[in-house]
Amino acid sequence: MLKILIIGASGYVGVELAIYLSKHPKVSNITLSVSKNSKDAHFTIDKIHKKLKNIINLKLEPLIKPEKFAKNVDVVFFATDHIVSHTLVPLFLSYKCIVFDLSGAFRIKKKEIYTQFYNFQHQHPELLNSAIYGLAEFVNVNEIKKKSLIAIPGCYPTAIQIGLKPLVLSNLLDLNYLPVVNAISGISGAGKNPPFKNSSCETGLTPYKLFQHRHQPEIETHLGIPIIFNPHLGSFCRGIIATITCRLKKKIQKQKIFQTYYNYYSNKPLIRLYEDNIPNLISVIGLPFCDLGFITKKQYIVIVVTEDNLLKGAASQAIQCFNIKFGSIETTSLI
Ligand SMILES: NC(=O)C1=CN([C@@H]2O[C@H](COP(=O)(O)OP(=O)(O)OC[C@H]3O[C@@H](n4cnc5c(N)ncnc54)[C@H](OP(=O)(O)O)[C@@H]3O)[C@@H](O)[C@H]2O)C=CC1
Ligand SMILES: CC(=O)N[C@@H](CCC(=O)OP(=O)(O)O)C(=O)O
Repeated sequence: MLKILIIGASGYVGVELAIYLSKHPKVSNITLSVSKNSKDAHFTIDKIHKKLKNIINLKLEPLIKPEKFAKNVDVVFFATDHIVSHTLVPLFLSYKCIVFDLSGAFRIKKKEIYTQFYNFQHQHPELLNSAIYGLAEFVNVNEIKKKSLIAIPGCYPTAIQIGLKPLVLSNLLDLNYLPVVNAISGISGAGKNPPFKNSSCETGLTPYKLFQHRHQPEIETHLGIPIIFNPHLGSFCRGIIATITCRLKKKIQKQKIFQTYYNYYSNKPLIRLYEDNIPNLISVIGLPFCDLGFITKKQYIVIVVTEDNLLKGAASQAIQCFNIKFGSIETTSLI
């Protein structure tokens, strides 16, 4: 049985982790923490998030001396800003904790990317090297079992890679034409305190960070090909829908595409593949799935992928990786 610490438990992602872990059969104890000066410290989590009423009433503890927490837990989930992870992950690893980091702090091996896209100098290249990237459907099961630091992919990179990876690995795309990804995220993607311009009144539907989004290098690194990534913010709370347009190699038929996806995903319980249809966003909200459909015309394919950014885009994927690492059935506590 495992003792768990969630750092950032009062945030959008932290709450979802707490819900899943509170019903997990391998978990004996959960500690929830927030920053040392948090206004939410010492309150029970159900006072902050009313949906947890009569479900979880654990206290939110201020992370004053992280070493004290580290001594008493086996597994830590970081659901905080990447700067917090960058500072504290090494300490928890030094206490032999297994760390699942949901921030972007350890997802890419090249430290220069952090200077360019995250605006800070990465100080732990050895951890960038030793971390494993937890895109659950593609992670090497034997490798993840050996690793102490699991970097959970970003929300957009999860949806986009689920849509593209089988086609890239099977060499079905004509890469003289870069895949163009238009993706729309709900506002919860920006955390519980979004800047004013991202509030639902101000947003409507707007593209942002074109050619500059930090998920661009993450996607290209792990997918292995360049893409055009156009992120948009929509004035709804949860969910990501990615519409991906690509050119196929000559003579690739629709049936071949379906068979390719089927080969990769038919034994992956959290990917729901549509045969003659495309998914919609509402059907995945509150659920741990990533839904995938496509349509072809001549040499073009349009792929549509949907997920809940807080679940398959964050918390449920972290639990999926936790299940794989600790030898549970992949969907334990998720469905
Ligand atoms: N939202 C999303 O869709 C996704 C988010 N992620 C990543 O997951 C992480 C969490 O995101 P999200 O839940 O949206 O963020 P939120 O802003 O909603 O929550 C952040 C949490 O961290 C706490 N916190 C802040 N500073 C510290 C600190 N120094 N020590 C301990 N706790 C701290 C906050 O509480 P307090 O400030 O009161 O201390 C809060 O509980 C981020 O790295 C994000 O990039 C990844 C994929 C998707
Ligand atoms: C809508 C919105 O603002 N989304 C965030 C991405 C979500 C996220 O948390 O990304 P990381 O896990 O990589 O930090 C953004 O575009 O920056």
